[in-house]
Amino acid sequence: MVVATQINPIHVEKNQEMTIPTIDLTGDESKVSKLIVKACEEYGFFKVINHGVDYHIIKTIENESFEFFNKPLVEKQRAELAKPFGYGNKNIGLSGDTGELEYLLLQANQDFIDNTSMLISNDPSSFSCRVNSYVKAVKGVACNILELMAKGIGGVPHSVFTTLLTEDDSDLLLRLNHYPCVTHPFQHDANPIGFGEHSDPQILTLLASNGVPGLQVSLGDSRQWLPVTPDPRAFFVIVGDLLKAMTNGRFISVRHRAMANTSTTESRLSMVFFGGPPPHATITCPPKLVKRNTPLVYKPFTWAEYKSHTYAHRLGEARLDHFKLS
Ligand SMILES: O=C(O)CCC(=O)C(=O)O
Ligand SMILES: [Fe+2]
Repeated sequence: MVVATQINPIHVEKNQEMTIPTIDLTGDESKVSKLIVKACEEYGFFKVINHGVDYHIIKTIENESFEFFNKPLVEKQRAELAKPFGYGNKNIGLSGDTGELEYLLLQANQDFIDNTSMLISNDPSSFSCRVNSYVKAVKGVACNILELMAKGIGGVPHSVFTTLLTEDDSDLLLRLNHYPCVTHPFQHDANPIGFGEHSDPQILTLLASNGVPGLQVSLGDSRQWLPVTPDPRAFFVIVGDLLKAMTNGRFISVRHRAMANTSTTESRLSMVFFGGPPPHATITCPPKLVKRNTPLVYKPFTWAEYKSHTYAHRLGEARLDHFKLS
């Protein structure tokens, strides 16, 4: 069943009330597949409910994250690893972007989590067990969505996107973002930024957050920023640049940002799973999806090439444009 799925046309008038598509994953499979494709084409962003991940698993990671971020700074800095991984504070990425947040960026594979958990937690075996269960669960949802997407598009194997996330060397990441309350220094700044405007470079992102608002998505031709109402039990799904390239530009890799947390009482936490392919996977649009009247938009590239390109550029740049065929 699909709940409150009021998907508007792409064109967004100023001040028009907009609704983020909400898709119930327990609904009729062929309808759900079509709605997912429609949401990806029109918004590149939607919310999934009844996704099968127990709220207890999400809440457990939230608690583990707060336990880490509540530690004194010197202890958190012990988890600074070779860039870009580990603990970071205000500096995002490698190109000078900054924001009002701190974060932990982890490779979402068991070895990495097991090996770094002693730098993060006072109870490393419980931390790695909990993070590994979360990653397994959220990866399952991502693969389910990618398979439904392929079914909804039609004409391609159902596994065309999913297999990219299920290889031994698939590049999966978990980013825990903590936005502390920062009301004081921003009395004169109406729009303090937590995490600046960007599109995610990978295939698909699944974002969970606690109940504190902050995420905004840029929708429609007018590029109006729409605040996303938090829903701690749901996942927000974000189409990444690679999926845009693999669908020949048919799907939108939505630009989004997080505002600094101006709540006076509660910290904001987001737990973000990024599904990326193996480094040497070639990213190109399957020939069946290249229509005669829409020639190939992007030249083929590997994920390793795209990743080093994104690291070398600012967050807000339209990084995929570099791979456009002219
Ligand atoms: O924290 C958020 O809501 C957004 C974070 C984000 O976009 C990211 O980590 O890529
Ligand atoms: Fe993002």
